Amino acid sequence: MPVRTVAGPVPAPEELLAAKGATRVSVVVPARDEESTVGEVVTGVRRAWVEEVPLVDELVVIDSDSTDRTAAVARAAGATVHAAAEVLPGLGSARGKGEALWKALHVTTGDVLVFLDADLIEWGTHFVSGLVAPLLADPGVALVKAVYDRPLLDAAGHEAETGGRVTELVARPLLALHRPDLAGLVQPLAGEWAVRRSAFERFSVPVGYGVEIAALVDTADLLGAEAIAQVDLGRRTHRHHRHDTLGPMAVQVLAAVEARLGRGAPSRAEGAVLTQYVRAAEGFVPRPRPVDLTERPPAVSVEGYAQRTEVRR
Ligand SMILES: O=c1ccn([C@@H]2O[C@H](COP(=O)(O)OP(=O)(O)O[C@H]3O[C@H](CO)[C@@H](O)[C@H](O)[C@H]3O)[C@@H](O)[C@H]2O)c(=O)[nH]1
Ligand SMILES: O=C(O)[C@H](O)COP(=O)(O)O
Repeated sequence: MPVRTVAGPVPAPEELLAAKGATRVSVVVPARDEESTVGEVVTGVRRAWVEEVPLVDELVVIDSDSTDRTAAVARAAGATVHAAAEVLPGLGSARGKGEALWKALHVTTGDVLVFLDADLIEWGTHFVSGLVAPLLADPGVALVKAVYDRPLLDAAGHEAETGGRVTELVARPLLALHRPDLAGLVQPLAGEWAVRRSAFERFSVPVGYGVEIAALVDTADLLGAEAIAQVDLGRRTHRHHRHDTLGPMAVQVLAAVEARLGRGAPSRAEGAVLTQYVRAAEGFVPRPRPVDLTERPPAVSVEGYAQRTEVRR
């Protein structure tokens, strides 16, 4: 069965709360150097879904090695803030978005985790309710992805063209070649998604930007593509990377899928080097960038996870 597309409006608050019952919902915002936008994301979610309607039980920012005031801004806006590097320090720390999401599993209590990027510019608080609703309504759904228009903005903030460069040039072609069961996903790399803890805690998690595509493939492998739903949330804009900084992201997305094609085979080296070139007086100069391809083991396999989770719930 294919990925499901959820149609129709987001249910009304009272309907959502009735469906929620005792289900705990955690919103998790991974953030690296996002002091200019993280405050509005946290404030919007807190007002709409903690204060006005008690849909969200905890609102957590995972500070991913920021060197700016991200943590202070997020705390002032009402989030509980954890530094990724300080969660289970005995396990060491890696840099990356996947690391932040994996660490979130160890410091949150939700049965359902909702992930929102911290660099959102145009978005709405309906992102949270829209992502949670299919999970509350149907026990057969394990993961919900956001779908939206995502214009590529130029430096002046004007719409240049449709965004999602890694999506169009890497993720979608990869799915077409290797996972046609997931080709129905409109935004496979969307950073806004929700997942049941009972699924995510069983997945191996790439520490970098491979986390989204890995979670999709792992959910489909564990439960079938029909356990994945997507919901149309309208429009979203965010801060764009330069082309050259998207290169390492592309490597991580490719490597995450590659690792899952060869399940059971020995995993590839833990890292790769992406060499890019800049022109200088002496000609083209190589700029090698190390790319971390390591994966965290399933959270359930980490000593103490079950007890910690039990105590928390
Ligand atoms: O080391 C990092 C890097 C990023 N982030 C945060 O993760 C979110 C997304 O990062 P960003 O660099 O803005 O990614 P995008 O260019 O937006 O990449 C898209 O595609 C990626 C690959 O699938 C997804 O991880 C992203 O969520 C998705 O928005 C933001 O809140 C970042 O602050 C971290 O927490 N730690
Ligand atoms: O999802 C993607 O493809 C990357 O985040 C890049 O997005 P952008 O091209 O809209 O900046």
